[in-house]
Amino acid sequence: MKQTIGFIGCGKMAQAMIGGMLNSGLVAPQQIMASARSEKTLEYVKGKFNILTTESNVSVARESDVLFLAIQPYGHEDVLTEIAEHLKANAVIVTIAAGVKIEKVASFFASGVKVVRTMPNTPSLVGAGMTAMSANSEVTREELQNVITLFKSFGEVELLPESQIDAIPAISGSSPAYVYMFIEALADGGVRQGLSRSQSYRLAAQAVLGAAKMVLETGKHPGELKDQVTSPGGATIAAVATLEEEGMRSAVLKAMESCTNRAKELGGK
Ligand SMILES: NC(=O)C1=CN([C@@H]2O[C@H](COP(=O)(O)OP(=O)(O)OC[C@H]3O[C@@H](n4cnc5c(N)ncnc54)[C@H](O)[C@@H]3O)[C@@H](O)[C@H]2O)C=CC1
Ligand SMILES: O=C(O)[C@@H]1CCC=N1
Repeated sequence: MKQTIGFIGCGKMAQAMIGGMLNSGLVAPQQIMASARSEKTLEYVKGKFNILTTESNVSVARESDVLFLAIQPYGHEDVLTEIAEHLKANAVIVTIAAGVKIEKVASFFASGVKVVRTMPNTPSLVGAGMTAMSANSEVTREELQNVITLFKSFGEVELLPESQIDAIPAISGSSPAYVYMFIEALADGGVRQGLSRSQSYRLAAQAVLGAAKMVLETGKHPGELKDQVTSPGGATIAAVATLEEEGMRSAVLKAMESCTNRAKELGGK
């Protein structure tokens, strides 16, 4: 793949994607160029990934065939204004920001600008990412396929109508955070019973990984898989009953609603 992949913003999510892309071998470090506001970040990513770095967003925009905007939602206006006149011909802009609409990104450019709106997640770093995406009609089939190939180098991709992208932070963009909380809570429970901290994290994380693989690979309903664990009158059903009494499912649903509302708010108008 002989193209330049640019990142404006090189924080946690950009680093996860860069790490995932490089680990897959699909792109070489010399093909990736990144800018960020802090010199410290640029030094860190240069040291870690051996990619090209610059303090100039405009240089990244001028060189990139695929240009990732990996900045906070509220940073888009400034950055888009800054780079509006400096996009490489036929570049595809990829935004990863919660709530930021394709129309908003496109409004800073002359007509014909190519925009893909995505919502990735940090497990991209270890090749287990989940990204939902939607493209505007200016992006050709080949260009979209190219963007999909980049994202598939570090995980799975789901193409969706843009109207559904606001729902994605709650289910896969932000949800790793709730799963880490769950793993932490499981590990605390293990420590409470006398297991070591490190054993507890390993046992809890492997159980979560295994349960997720069961859902994906057996194709069975999660309820059926749960039923296979709950022996009549056994220990699991005691735990399940307590989680139901404590409102686990409704807490998750409420948390997801808050997440979606906040994501919409972050995008602004
Ligand atoms: N962290 C996550 O799990 C996910 C984050 N996202 C989205 O990714 C975007 C970035 O989030 P994080 O990486 O978590 O944030 P972060 O705070 O770690 O990184 C933001 C980066 O943008 C840079 N930046 C800010 N303003 C800039 C400017 N004017 N010019 C150049 N660089 C600038 C900062 O220097 C920093 O490197 C957000 O829009 C967020 O919605 C999407 C999915 C998951
Ligand atoms: O917390 C956030 O706003 C971003 C969006 C998805 C994950 N992190």
